Parts: sequence; structure tokens; C-alpha cells
Amino acid sequence: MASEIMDPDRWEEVTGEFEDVTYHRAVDVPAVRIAFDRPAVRNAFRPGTVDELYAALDHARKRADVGCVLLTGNGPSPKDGGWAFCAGGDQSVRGGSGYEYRGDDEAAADDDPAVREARAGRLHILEVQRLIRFMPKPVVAVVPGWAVGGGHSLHVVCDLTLASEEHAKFLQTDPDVASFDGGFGSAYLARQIGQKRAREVFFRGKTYSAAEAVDMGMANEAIPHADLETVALEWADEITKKSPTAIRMLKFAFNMADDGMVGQQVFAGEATRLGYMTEEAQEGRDAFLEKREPDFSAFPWHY
Ligand SMILES: CC(C)(COP(=O)(O)OP(=O)(O)OC[C@H]1O[C@@H](n2cnc3c(N)ncnc32)[C@H](O)[C@@H]1OP(=O)(O)O)[C@@H](O)C(=O)NCCC(=O)NCCSC(=O)c1cc(O)c2ccccc2c1O
Repeated sequence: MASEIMDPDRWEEVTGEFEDVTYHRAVDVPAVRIAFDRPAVRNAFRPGTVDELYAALDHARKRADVGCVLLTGNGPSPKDGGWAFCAGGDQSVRGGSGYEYRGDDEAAADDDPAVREARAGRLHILEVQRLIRFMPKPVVAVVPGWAVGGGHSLHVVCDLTLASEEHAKFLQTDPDVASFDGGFGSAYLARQIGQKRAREVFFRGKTYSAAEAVDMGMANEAIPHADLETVALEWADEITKKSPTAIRMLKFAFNMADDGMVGQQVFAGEATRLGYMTEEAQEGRDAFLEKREPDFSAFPWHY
């Protein structure tokens, strides 16, 4: 198995071109498990990792038989036995304007010369954040160890966070390495734990345990390490037994208050879809196609 705490009987691999992440589908729950797979570097991401993560998440987003995504990190490290969710951007490939494809990572990069010419350093983990935020199904951060820097921001943007009681550690190093996630990583964190605490997380760079993260309101539950993935699957099972439409509308309703006009647009788009599903809307469409006046008289003015 990809990770020591992953139960081989519960998962089957989803085929794809993956080097830096693993992608599995649960055998008895409509959920998938997407995991960073660079445990020797605390699951830090390089550009190719982010490309693969995006591809796997987008695949999960589109599947009718997937209602929940578990995002985690494989472990332990073969070097020292350490555990990590994700330690953020790989500092060894950070260039002048972002993270760069280098070495074997280069193979994953787009070869089109015009694309190469346009490409600045990659900060496209932000595109992954938006995908998580706007996908119409819950994404659960399953944190078996370090969640640091851009890895911390990823857990923040996930809908729920479950953390290993023994090994999860939450830390913001952004200002130590002269980086700053001024979007969800900081501002949305402040929504979760309050302005003073969020500023402390970034300005002091203190490490918080799973229990502290739960107390602060940025994690949902601390779970014994050995049971972490079992409990995560139980949560996925509970979630996916509920109405897909209700869960989708709730996620977008929760988002809307913080997402401005885009949040309204995403929620309203789903409301439009529900409208289109009514006979009333179909009468509007049919009347146009049949070149007649619409007759909405059968549809009451509900209150
Ligand atoms: C994560 C740690 C706190 C763990 O400490 P620990 O003592 O347990 O382990 P080691 O330090 O010995 O690490 C083991 C091994 O892993 C390598 N490693 C760890 N993290 C990284 C990393 N981020 N990049 C590269 N390599 C890493 C480490 O070098 C060791 O290798 P050896 O060969 O020596 O065995 C601690 O490791 C740590 O503090 N890591 C750095 C965390 C960090 O600063 N991350 C980057 C923050 S910035 C960021 O992530 C970010 C990315 C974006 O794309 C953004 C985009 C837009 C806006 C903001 C962004 C952003 O902030």
C-alpha cells in the first residue's frame, strides 16, 4: 500500500499517469483518496505534483459515483519515519518567480514552445485551492503529520480536517521563507479561528498539535493515528449517504458568504440548474422552440 495506515482491503487504484501523488477509489464507499506521495521531503509539492493533484481532483470532481474526496499524505518517510500531510512548495525548485519544473519533473511540463515561453514560475497550487473550493462535493483533509506553509493553506481550504492525534502538526512558515498566501490560507483561516489567532499563526510561526487545532476551530477532530484513515472513510460514508443536491447546495451556501460575487455566481448557477429541472422552466423553453407564447398558468406563485 502507498501508506502504512492505509487499509489495502478498502481501496483500489485509479489508473493514471501519477508519479508524485497516488489516487485510489474506495471499494465500498463512493469516495476517493488522493495523496501526496513524496514522504522523504515531507510531501512538499513541486510543479509536477501540483499538475497531478489537479488532474486527480478534477477527475474526482466529474465522476457521478464520487461524493467525497479524502486528501492526505502518504507515509512514513523512508528516511526518518516522519509523517506529513504536506510541507508546502518544494523550496529546492523555487526559482525567481515561483516553482520550476526541473530534472525528472520537467517531463511532466507542457512541451508547446509558446506555453514554455509564457510560463513564469508556478504558483498554481492556488488553482488547486480554487478547484477544492468550487468542486460540488466535500473535500476532507486527512492530516497524518506536518501541515506546513502551502500545505497548511490546503487543509484550511478543505471542507473538513481530520488530524492524527499523535503526529499531526500545524505550522505556518510562509514569512520564514518570504512567501505569503494572502487568500484562503490567511484570510479564510481568520474566518475559521478569528483574526487574532490567525495573525498569531502567521506572525509567530508556532507549531500546533491536533488537539490545539481542534480547540482553535481549524480542525474537526483529533483521531488516533492508526485509526485516522478508517475514521476518514466513516465520515465519507456518512456524507455520501446524504442527498447529493443538498450537500452541493450547502457547500456553496457556506462558501457564498466569503466568496463575494463569485460565490453568489456559483450558488446561483446551481439554483438555475434546479430551476431548469422544473416543468415551469421546460414550458418556457418549449414555448420558445414551438414559437408560441409561454403558458405559466399551471404554476402557482408560491409563498
Ligand atoms: C516541515 C518541517 C517543519 C519538518 O521538519 P522536520 O524536522 O520534521 O523534518 P526536516 O526539516 O528534516 O525535513 C525532512 C526532509 O524534508 C525536506 N523538506 C521538508 N519540507 C520541504 C520543503 N517545503 N521543500 C523542500 N524540502 C523539504 C527537508 O529538506 C528534509 O530533507 P533532507 O534531504 O534534509 O532529509 C520542515 O521540514 C520545514 O519547515 N519545511 C519547510 C516548510 C516550508 O517552508 N514550506 C514552504 C512554505 S511557502 C509555500 O508552501 C507556498 C507555496 C505556494 O505555491 C504558494 C503560492 C502562492 C502563495 C503562497 C504560496 C506558498 O506560501
